[in-house]
Amino acid sequence: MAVLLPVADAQQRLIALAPSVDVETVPLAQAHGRWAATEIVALRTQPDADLSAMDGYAIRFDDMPGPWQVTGESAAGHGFDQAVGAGQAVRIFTGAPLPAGSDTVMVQEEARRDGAVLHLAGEGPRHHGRNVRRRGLDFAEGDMLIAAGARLTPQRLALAGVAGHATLPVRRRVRVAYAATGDELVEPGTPLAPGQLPETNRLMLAAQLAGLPVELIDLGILPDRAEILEAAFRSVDADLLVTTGGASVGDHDLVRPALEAAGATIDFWRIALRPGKPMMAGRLGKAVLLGLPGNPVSAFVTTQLFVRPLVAHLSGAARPFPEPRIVTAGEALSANDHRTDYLRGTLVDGRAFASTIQDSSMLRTLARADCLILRDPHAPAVERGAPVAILDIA
Ligand SMILES: Nc1nc2c(c(=O)[nH]1)N[C@H]1C(S)=C(S)[C@@H](COP(=O)(O)OP(=O)(O)OC[C@H]3O[C@@H](n4cnc5c(N)ncnc54)[C@H](O)[C@@H]3O)O[C@H]1N2
Ligand code: MOO
Repeated sequence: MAVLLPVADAQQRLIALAPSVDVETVPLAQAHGRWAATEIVALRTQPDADLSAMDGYAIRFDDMPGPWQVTGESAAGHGFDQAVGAGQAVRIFTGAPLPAGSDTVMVQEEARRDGAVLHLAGEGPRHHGRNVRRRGLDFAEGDMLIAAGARLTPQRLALAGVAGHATLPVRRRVRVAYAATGDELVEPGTPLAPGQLPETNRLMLAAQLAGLPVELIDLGILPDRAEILEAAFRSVDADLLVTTGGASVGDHDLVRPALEAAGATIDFWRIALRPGKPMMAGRLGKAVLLGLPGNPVSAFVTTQLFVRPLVAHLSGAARPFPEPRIVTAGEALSANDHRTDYLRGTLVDGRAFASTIQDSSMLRTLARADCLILRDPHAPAVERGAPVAILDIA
């Protein structure tokens, strides 16, 4: 038997096949879900002045416990341009700049107002600077805020915006062409002749890539005909070509020879992985190609482990691979063989249970699963209650 490539080696070889795609600059809202192409540095200081954190009165702490004479008002966007002198206070609101001379904010719940005179009506601020957000509390101009290769989450977009950016440099969308192969396959809902089967890998793949910065090019269902496959592969204009089916060693498994006839070079084929062993990877012109196995569960798992990370890598992600987390085995698991196993499992109160039948054709089992339980090559048996690594898929 040919030596199977370990999963981690396959992942590293895959991302070595191509660098990230070109950089473009897009408005903040369009950068969501993409990865920062460069470090994002603050263009301004936030806050750019000492601001009140509460609604109340700006005072000089040394004037405690009052009383004070209220001389004006400072609101967000409308500061007060006179200094606060001894015994004076300024009505102030959350987010408003502290008037010159003041250093502390007394919350209004602890104050009593009698016309222009203000009295302490509680404990009052406990220390100098209480309820004041100092200039630069969040960040200072020039600070590095978002690392290159970090995902642009909603919160990072907001940070970039408050830091003065209206646009961000990101990688352009990755063009992913994809096809299913197999004579037995027809679109879901089509009346089935004997031997036919609804094709479900394309819609599952497209849904697994939703949320990633991709442009999808659907090449449809291709028959098990060498010349048709070759012609379809020759005309691919994409960053990534994903096929499913025909990846194994049967007489009708024509994907590899058709890819090669179309000019592809295969970098690796067959991984020490279950499900997903017959996956192949290489290059076809300027595209990276990934030939996934046809079994739906194998196609799903290899998309999680390879296709999505490759898209993330091409999009500039610094950490493109899914990171397992540790939970408790809800039941004993037997020792593993030489292939990394991704068992379809369910999580109940933080405990993982593997489905009884782990057949890579079974979509009902996959659909019930909310995690993949990771079993390393030659991992020893695991007792109930022992730690196990999982990947979330829900
Ligand atoms: N002698 C060997 N046979 C097989 C091996 C092996 O090493 N030696 N590997 C097995 C493994 S593991 C897998 S996984 C499968 C993968 O084979 P293929 O990639 O060639 O897949 P197909 O034969 O085309 O299809 C397998 C199965 O899945 C159904 N299928 C295919 N595409 C779709 C689709 N788009 N939607 C729904 N269902 C699909 C297809 O009808 C088959 O039932 O090979 C083993 N064999
Ligand atoms: O490795 Mo295959 O993907 O088990 O069915």
